[in-house]
Amino acid sequence: MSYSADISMSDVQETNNTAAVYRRAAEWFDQTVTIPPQARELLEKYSRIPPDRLEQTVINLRNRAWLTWPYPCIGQFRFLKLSLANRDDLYPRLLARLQAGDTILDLGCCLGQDIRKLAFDGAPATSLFGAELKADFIDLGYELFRDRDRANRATFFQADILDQEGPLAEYRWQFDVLNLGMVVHLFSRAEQLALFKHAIKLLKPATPGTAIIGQAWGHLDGVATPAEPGKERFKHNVETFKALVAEIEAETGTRWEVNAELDSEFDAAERPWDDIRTRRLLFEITRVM
Ligand SMILES: C[S@@+](CC[C@H](N)C(=O)[O-])C[C@H]1O[C@@H](n2cnc3c(N)ncnc32)[C@H](O)[C@@H]1O
Repeated sequence: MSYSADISMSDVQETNNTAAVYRRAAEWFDQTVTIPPQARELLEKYSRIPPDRLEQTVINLRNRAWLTWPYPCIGQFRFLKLSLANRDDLYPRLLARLQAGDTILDLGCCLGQDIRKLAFDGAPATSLFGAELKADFIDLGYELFRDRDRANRATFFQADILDQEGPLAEYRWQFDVLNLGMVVHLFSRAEQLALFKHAIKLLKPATPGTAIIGQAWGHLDGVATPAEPGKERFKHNVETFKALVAEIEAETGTRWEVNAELDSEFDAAERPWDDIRTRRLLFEITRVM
C-alpha cells in the first residue's frame, strides 16, 4: 500500500523563509515510503507503533522534520535505513564493546535512529549519546521512537560539532567511539580538519582503540564542491581522506589506523540530481597512540 505524503512543495515554500533551499530540495522529497524490515521491527517493537499506523506515522513525522531542514536523508526517508547497523564490517564489534561498558557519541544524530537501534539490540542506555545541531530533530526523534519519558533511555542534547565551547565542552575526554553519520561532507576541508581535531578531544585521552567511525558522501576524484554562496563542501576519496587523517596526526601528535573505502557503484536511482562520480565513503579510524 502506498500513502500520500500529504504535503506539497508549495506548502513548504510558503511556510519557510528559506524558500530557495526548499525549491532545490524538491528533487529529494519522496511522496511514498517503503519501510525496510529492520526499521519496521524497530518501530513496532521499540517504539511500539501499531503496524497499521506505521506508514502514516512515519510520513507525518518526516513532513514535520522537512520543515526543520530539507536534507535528502529526511526527504527520502533514509533515516529508516539504519546505516550504522548495516555496517557488517563493524556493527557487531561496536555492539560488543558497548555491552562491555564502552560509550558512543553519535555526532549529528538527526532523529537518533542509529542510537535507538543500538539500544534495541542490547547496548545499555548509559552507553548511548547523541548530539544534534537542530533541537527540533531531537524532539521529533523522541516522538518517532516514543521514548522521551522512558526511565532507561539514551542521552540526547543539542550541540554544534564545530563549537568547542558549546554543550560538547562538558563531554570532553569521555567517549570510546564517535559516529559521524553522513556529516563530514557537509563541511569544507578546513572545517573537517577542525571537526576531527575537536572530535579527538571528546574521546578518552591517549587511549589506543578509541575510534571515529562513520560514512559520508565522497567522490572518486576527492573534490571540493560548491554549496551555498560562500561555502564549499569536500567529498573525499580514500587517498584524500587518508591525507586528511595524516594532517590531523601531524597537528595533534596522535596516530590512527585508517580503514576507508568508497562504494563501488553510484546509486543513480537514489541520487538522480548528483554527479555520477559521487560515492559513499565508509570509514573507521582507530587510535594507535
Ligand atoms: C545528512 S544528516 C545525517 C543524519 C544521521 N547522522 C544519519 O546518518 O542519517 C546530517 C545531520 O547533521 C546535523 N548537523 C549539521 N551540521 C551540524 C553541526 N554543526 N553540529 C551538529 N550537527 C550538525 C544535521 O542537522 C543533520 O541532522
